[in-house]
Amino acid sequence: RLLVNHSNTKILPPGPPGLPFIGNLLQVLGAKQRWRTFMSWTHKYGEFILMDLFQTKKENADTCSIGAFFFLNIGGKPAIVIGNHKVAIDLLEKRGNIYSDRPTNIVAHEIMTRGLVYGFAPHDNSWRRLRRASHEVLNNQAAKGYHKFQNLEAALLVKDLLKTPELYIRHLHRATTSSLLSVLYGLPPCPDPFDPTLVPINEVMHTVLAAAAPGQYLVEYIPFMKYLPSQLCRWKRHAENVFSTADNIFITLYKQVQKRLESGAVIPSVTSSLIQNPVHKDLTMQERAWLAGTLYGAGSETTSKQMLWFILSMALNPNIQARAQSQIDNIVGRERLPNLDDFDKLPYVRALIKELLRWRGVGPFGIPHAVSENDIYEGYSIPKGTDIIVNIWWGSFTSGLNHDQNVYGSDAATFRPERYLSENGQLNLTGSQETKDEGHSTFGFGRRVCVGRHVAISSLFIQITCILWCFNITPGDDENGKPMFIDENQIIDDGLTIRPLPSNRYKFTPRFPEMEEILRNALELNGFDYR
Ligand code: HEM
Repeated sequence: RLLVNHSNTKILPPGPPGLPFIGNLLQVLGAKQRWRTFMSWTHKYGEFILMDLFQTKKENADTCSIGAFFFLNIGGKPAIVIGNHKVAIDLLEKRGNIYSDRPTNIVAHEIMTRGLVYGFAPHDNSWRRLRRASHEVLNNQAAKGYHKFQNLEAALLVKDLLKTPELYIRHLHRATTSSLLSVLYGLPPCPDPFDPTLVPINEVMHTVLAAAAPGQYLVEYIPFMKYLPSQLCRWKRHAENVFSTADNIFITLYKQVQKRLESGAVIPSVTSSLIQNPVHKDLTMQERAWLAGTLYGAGSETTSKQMLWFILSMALNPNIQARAQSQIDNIVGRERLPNLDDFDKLPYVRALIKELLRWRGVGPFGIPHAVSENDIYEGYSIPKGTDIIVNIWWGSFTSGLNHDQNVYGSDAATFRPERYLSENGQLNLTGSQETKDEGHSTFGFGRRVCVGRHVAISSLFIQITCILWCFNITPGDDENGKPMFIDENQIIDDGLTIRPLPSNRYKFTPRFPEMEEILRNALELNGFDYR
């Protein structure tokens, strides 16, 4: 059961049996739903480790909170999968100096983005410069500067949901991406989801994110394939075309901001700050343009898919929905739209957002890390270059950090925002010991933790609060006119991110008649024609 690395006689962690030479390659490439396969392996092989380390009996293994990681040999490329808070914190936080690398990613990093997306980059000086610059423009204080864009987009979102609720997926995606374009480039909202600015950038980003998931391309495991001429490889030609398209889009958007600034315009946005603030002077023009593009790519699909899980969670939990609405009614009332100044006064909504990110976080693995030096952990050898994949969530098993019963209790699989509230209704961080201040692991770990989380939380907060202020969300009707069955376990795997079934339908019923008038006034005040 244990694989032995003969070069230094250290024992590698156990894992699923594979074939000679190629190890688990076919299992990983062949897995229809990779994340499900990893999750079930975590459950199975995590137990073995617990038993090895602590001589626990199998029946006690699930209740033991230490252990839970296993080894994969993916065509000669080592990987470990972690399914436990202690191991994740021990390695990714406490040993962050060597566990903050990224796996080599030939298609997404080297060819599609030519090393310019620092989210895929190794833990080196170039990453440090770009990460520092991102922190400068996205930290908690800077994020407050973008609230007015986010407030306005949330108002446009509820207007769209009121007019054409059946297009809710399109509306959520449009609102999130358009608000990010405002934050990044100071652009006005794009009310049309098929706007020529939105469509190509979204297509490019979707392709890059899908390519970055573990097990997407054979070349990642047989690296010499990258030297094959493009004429012979469709995948390589495709990846090169993605780079040209992305480079063109990001540089054009960047230059547009530069031109407007030169003509004297004042544009509060990330790109303006990258151009004007002298702290960014060490970055080249292409690095700045791709930095803004990276933030768009990292923030758009994640936030909009998280909103899809929000809609599902409300349709399945009417009591929780009513409790959140009652707090919003008490604080906001029914004479104005909610805005981001209400954030501190709505602890129930904030707890609901934490629970949403915990219960159905959009990234079941986050983004894999890699270890940059040989290491030994709990007696097992972890060779330099090993990919580190964290099983952040899977509901049916006790493994998976966000559903760990040792941290969240026996109802870890249930959607219950109250777990983040104290008895007097104030925010109380369940699991904060294990997950630092967030109370869940959905924003990742250590030095690589999501740099856009403040912008993401404001965006989720204002969209969620406005939707709950305006509507009651219930399941839509099935073919027989009965409320349709919404299955929380039916999931579309898009690579690094997951979303609910697009066939789910919902009803968005306005909660009070004056709502439309208030919405109209708010939008007209901001210069929007309310139609
Ligand atoms: C619900 C929304 C979001 C979720 C769940 C999310 C989650 C994550 C996760 C799991 C990581 C990897 C952390 C790790 O490696 O341990 C990450 C990285 C990153 N995120 Fe987010 N994110 C979200 C929104 C955003 C937004 C809005 C932005 C930008 C405005 C953003 C920018 C980034 C960047 C640039 C990285 C790469 C950081 C690095 O490698 O150093 N994210 N995010």
